Amino acid sequence: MKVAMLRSVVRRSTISSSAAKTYFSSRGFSSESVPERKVAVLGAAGGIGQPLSLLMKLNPLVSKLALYDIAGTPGVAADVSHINTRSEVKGYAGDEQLRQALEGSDIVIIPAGVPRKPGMTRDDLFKINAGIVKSLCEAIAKYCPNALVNMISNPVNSTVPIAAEVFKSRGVYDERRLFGVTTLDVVRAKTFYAGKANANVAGVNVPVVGGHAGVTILPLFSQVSPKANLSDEDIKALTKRTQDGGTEVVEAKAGKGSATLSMAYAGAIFADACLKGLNGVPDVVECSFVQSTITELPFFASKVRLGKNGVEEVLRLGPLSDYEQQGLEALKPELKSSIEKGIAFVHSS
Ligand SMILES: NC(=O)C1=CN([C@@H]2O[C@H](COP(=O)(O)OP(=O)(O)OC[C@H]3O[C@@H](n4cnc5c(N)ncnc54)[C@H](O)[C@@H]3O)[C@@H](O)[C@H]2O)C=CC1
Ligand SMILES: O=C([O-])CC(=O)C(=O)O
Repeated sequence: MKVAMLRSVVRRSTISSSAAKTYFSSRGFSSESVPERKVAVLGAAGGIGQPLSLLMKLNPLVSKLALYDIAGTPGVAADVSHINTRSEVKGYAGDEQLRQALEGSDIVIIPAGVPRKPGMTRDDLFKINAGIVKSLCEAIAKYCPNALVNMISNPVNSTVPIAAEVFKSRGVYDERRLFGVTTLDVVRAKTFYAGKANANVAGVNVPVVGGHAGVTILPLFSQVSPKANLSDEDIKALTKRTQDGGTEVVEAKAGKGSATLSMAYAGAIFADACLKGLNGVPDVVECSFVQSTITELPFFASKVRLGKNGVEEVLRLGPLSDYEQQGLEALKPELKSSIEKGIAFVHSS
């Protein structure tokens, strides 16, 4: 579904607003009711931000695209704005323009913050990124408290709880509207599985649950479709490669950052799913790190059904293999402490 979607995004990239209307009418929207949707990208001049801005510009569900960063966004916005697709693009730079960037946003995507270098864990980014995310979420609480927030900045296992605490402290928290973006884990699990199973990757589906760091990333290959006959050893190797996917890219980039292009793709897939949910498209399901009661942990990544208010339903894990059950128990202490670290940060700063 994802590869098909990107193909269709790319195909749609050449369409004009009249073609956008055809697109909408073929999906049940009358041309009069094409929903206006504003998307803001915070960190839009960065390694993820730039290609993500491009992909959001290609999405016909977006009518306004606000590109915000501490600097550099006028150039990115001028560049992207020349693409002949539906959305109107504006760039915003610096604290004083954050309000304008956010006001009226339906979705705020946050890839702001520093990336890893070789030898670092995602948690090593906490010191810098926790403060960045906190201040951006304070602005969201003020200027667009009803927006869906797609949190990309690492460590996601802590930045999502930080956002929740900020929103609670401002009296605007709605757990249905806050998402940690874990789509890249799903993208990787599909790619790696299809490679090993010699399957057509376009048809592969596999949920990835837990969190977004090391062992907290738990792909559920026992639930993959279509099912291939892989050995236990193969499944273990695929699980490890999915868990270490981010590190594989960090090491290959050798000091020049972490995944940006595959992350932009994953972020665009997830934002598109949120837009479809907001627009009332039925049965939109993606994995995401959200407030959850499906385990004893207060936040957990699993499949969620998206709708007009954000999360409509957090889906249960379903049957797990013994190996996955062990992985689930093993990830809980680390995920719990990352969540607690995020919560404590907001109360101590
Ligand atoms: N959730 C996921 O699966 C993934 C998350 N990431 C994370 O995404 C984040 C961004 O990564 P890259 O784009 O590669 O980094 P980058 O350094 O290339 O870009 C980050 C951008 O954020 C901007 N920024 C910093 N403080 C800001 C603020 N207060 N307001 C607005 N913008 C601000 C910077 O100016 C820069 O343009 C990192 O924390 C990285 O670990 C990366 C890959 C996957
Ligand atoms: O590994 C990193 O630091 C960036 C990331 O989250 C990923 O690529 O999954």
